[in-house]
Formats: sequence, C-alpha cells, structure tokens
Amino acid sequence: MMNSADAGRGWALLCTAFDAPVPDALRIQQDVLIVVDGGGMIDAVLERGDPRRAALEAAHAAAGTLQRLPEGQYLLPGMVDLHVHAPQWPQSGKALDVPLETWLQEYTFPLEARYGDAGFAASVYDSVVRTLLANGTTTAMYFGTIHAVGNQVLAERCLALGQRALVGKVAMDEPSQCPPYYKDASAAESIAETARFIDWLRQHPDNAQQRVLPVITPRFIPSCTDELLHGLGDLAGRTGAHVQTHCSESDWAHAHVLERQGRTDAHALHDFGLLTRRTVVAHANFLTADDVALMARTGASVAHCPLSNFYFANSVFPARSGRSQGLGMGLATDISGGYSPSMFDACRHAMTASLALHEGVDPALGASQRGRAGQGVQARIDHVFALWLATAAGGDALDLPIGRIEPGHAMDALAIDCQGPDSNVQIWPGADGPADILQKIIHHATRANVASTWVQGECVHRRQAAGAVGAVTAV
Ligand SMILES: O=c1[nH]c(=O)c2nc[nH]c2[nH]1
Repeated sequence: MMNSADAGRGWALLCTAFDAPVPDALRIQQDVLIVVDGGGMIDAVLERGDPRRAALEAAHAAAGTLQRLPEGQYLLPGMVDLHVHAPQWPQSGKALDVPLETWLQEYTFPLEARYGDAGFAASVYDSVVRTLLANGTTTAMYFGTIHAVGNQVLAERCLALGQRALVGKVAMDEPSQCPPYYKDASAAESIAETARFIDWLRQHPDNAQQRVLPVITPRFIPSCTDELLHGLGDLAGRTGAHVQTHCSESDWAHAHVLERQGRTDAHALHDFGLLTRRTVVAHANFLTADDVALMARTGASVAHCPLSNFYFANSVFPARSGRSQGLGMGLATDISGGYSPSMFDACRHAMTASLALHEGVDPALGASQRGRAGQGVQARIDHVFALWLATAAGGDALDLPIGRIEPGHAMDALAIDCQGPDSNVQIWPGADGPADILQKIIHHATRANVASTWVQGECVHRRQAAGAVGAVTAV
C-alpha cells in the first residue's frame, strides 16, 4: 500500500485524465495526482479533496519526482493495437486494390520471405516500433514471419525501445497455400521453432519484467496443416502462451475453412486447442451466433480491424452486437491490410464502419432493408465505445492490467497536446467542456498531438519540437 515514504521511489503526475473503463462510460478524472510506484504501476489516483494528497504531492516535489502536464495536455491510457503485421510495414499504403488471396500471394508472401536477413529486419522493425510509439501505441500484438532471426530482431527492438509487445513466430506449412520459398519445412519443425522462440523470449536477459511476450501464431487455417494446428494447440496448453490467428475474415477464407474442415473457423480452432482465454483472433466478421457463444465461453477475443475489413473482409464486424453477447474484443490497425499506424484512425474507422452497418450503404435499397437499423438492431458505436475498444478492452483481451488509469494498472499512458502547432484538435475556451475535449481528441488527434508516451511508468517517446525542416528556400 502506498504511503508518503514511497515518494523516494516512483513518481507522480498532476493532470486531467480520460479513460473508458467499460464501454459507453467516459471517466473524467480532473486535476488528479497519479502516483506511480517504483515498478511502474499506478498506486493511487487522488482527487483534490483526498486527505492523502497534500503529503504525497509535497514529498514527490521535494524528491524531484513530481511532474505536471502542461496546460492543454490530457492523459489517456496507452493505445493497445491487437493486430499488427510488423514485416508488412514497407508495403503499408500500397497494394490494396486486389482481394485477400491475391494480395497474400503476389505482394505479402514475397515481402515477408525477406526477414531471414537480420539487417533488413532491423531496419523495418526499428521503424515500425518507433512509429507506433510516436502514435501512442504502448502495446502491440505483432505477427512476425516464419524466420527465427527476424522474430528475435523484432522482440529485441521492442525491448530496446520499451514498447509492451506480444510477438509471434508465424507458423504456415500447408503446401497448397504457401509458396515453396515461404513456408515452414514441416509441421514438426514449425512447432519446434515456436517452442524455441517461447523459451528464448521468456528467458531473455533484458525481459525480466516480461514486457515482451511470445505468441503462438498459426497464420490462419488455410495456410496450416491439421498436424501443425494440433501441435500448436498442444503447445498452447503446455505453455499457457497467448495465441493469435485470423478467423472467418472474408467470404473466401470463411468458405475455404468450412469446406476443408466441415466446421467454422472458431469451432475448428477450439477443437485444435487454440481457443483459450489468451487467444486473439483477427477480423471474425463471419462468426455465427454459435461461434460467438463458443468464443464468449472460452474467453477468447476478437481483434476488430475496421479499416482492413473494408478492403479484404467483404463486410463490417458487428462490434456492438458482439459485445452485447459477451464477446471479448479490442481494436487493431492490421498493418498493412490497414494502411494507418494510428489507433486514433482505427477508432475513427470503427465508428464510421459501425454507421455503415447501422444505416446500410446502398441508396437503391429502401431504408428498412438498407442496414441493421431497418431491422431494429443497434449497430452504431460512438467515440467513448471506440476509446474503450482501443484501450481497456484490448487490455482485457490480452489478460493484462493495462488500458485504464486506475490503481493496479500499469502506467501505460500518453499525453495528448491539444495546443501543439500542428494540432487539428481545436479547443474553444468557454464552449468546450471536458467531455467535448475528449470527443474532439478521438475525432481529430494525430501523431502531432502525442506529446509523450509512457510504458510501465517509463517515458518511451517524447515528441520532437516542430522545426523548420522542409522550409521552402529561394534558389
Ligand atoms: O488481413 C490479413 N493479413 C494477413 O497477412 C493475412 N494472412 C492470412 N489472412 C490474412 N489477412
């Protein structure tokens, strides 16, 4: 329990904090003192009238460990990106004009095949981790590639740069779906390499805090043999490691699994032992009601990828109805099926997608046929639901104490500066109250607004001062 003697360790922050501990409920903690212990956990959030506050504030001030967010800056929980393909970062923003199966074979597999080269891996992974931190992503769940060396580089970049991460060695061995140049040699070899990677990362000398966790990562059922899926399910049972994969993403992928397995993705994953409390399946647009009930029972969660769903998933993930049926979920950029590294963009895409699902999109249809609203079903989500999805929900999906500004949670947070020179967020004194400010942040914030990013109480990113780079000069 905290007392003023703790001021010698840890630090404290004076600020106004926003979070959404549950969907549809914005919490505004105005002018609070956040006390962070020496292990980077939030020990207390003290309001002005709290009798413990004055002594702690004074003790931290005396120790030089008291910080205050400047005027115009607000604290948010760090963003939790539940689905990122780190090796696809070089193709982010291109090659999005073909369907999933063509995109995989023609663009993505040739790119991912290059990560046996440690130098190439280091250049890409350094860039993607720095970019996500600069955008306020404190936790990322990464797909790597099939290569031991590349996956080690990715995990070590996360450790060195301080990002909380989950990193998976991609497993894929099905000869009819994987090109010969990018495929595990065999199911046995893929399982053994996954096990080696789990041990290596858990025992890494720089990973005593377990800030970077290993993830069992069958790419998706079409690219894996049953032998591989069985073996990885056994490994999940033995190690308790997280699991990630793609599930019922597109018409093609969903139908392919139904035909090959005679059951849906979710049921097949469950039968292979791959649907656990620590499983995150990406997309999941085509879950049946029975799949949703199964996932809710197992505690597995969905990584909602609203932007890439527009390109590859032929539909919108129904987040609100999933939530009302007890389905765990969080939010994701899905780089590079989604082109933006910003979880603020992902929030906006999630809201827009939900509007499309709610209202429908085809004006040739009558209002009652156009969308879910016509059937009396609520599909719309707002900025508070989106903030919950991007933070607390992601923490719950990963079974980690992150995503909320409250005692017992890690101090994974970001400071949003609404007054920066390049800010699209405009606050009008007298017109915008705290709830308006949060709404404007979710609708407008970009990387330019992310002033500081902390993971486990440690500052891992500070925005560079805007300089005169690129100024036009006379010739
Ligand atoms: O959006 C996606 N990105 C991928 O890399 C992938 N692999 C299988 N299915 C996939 N879907």
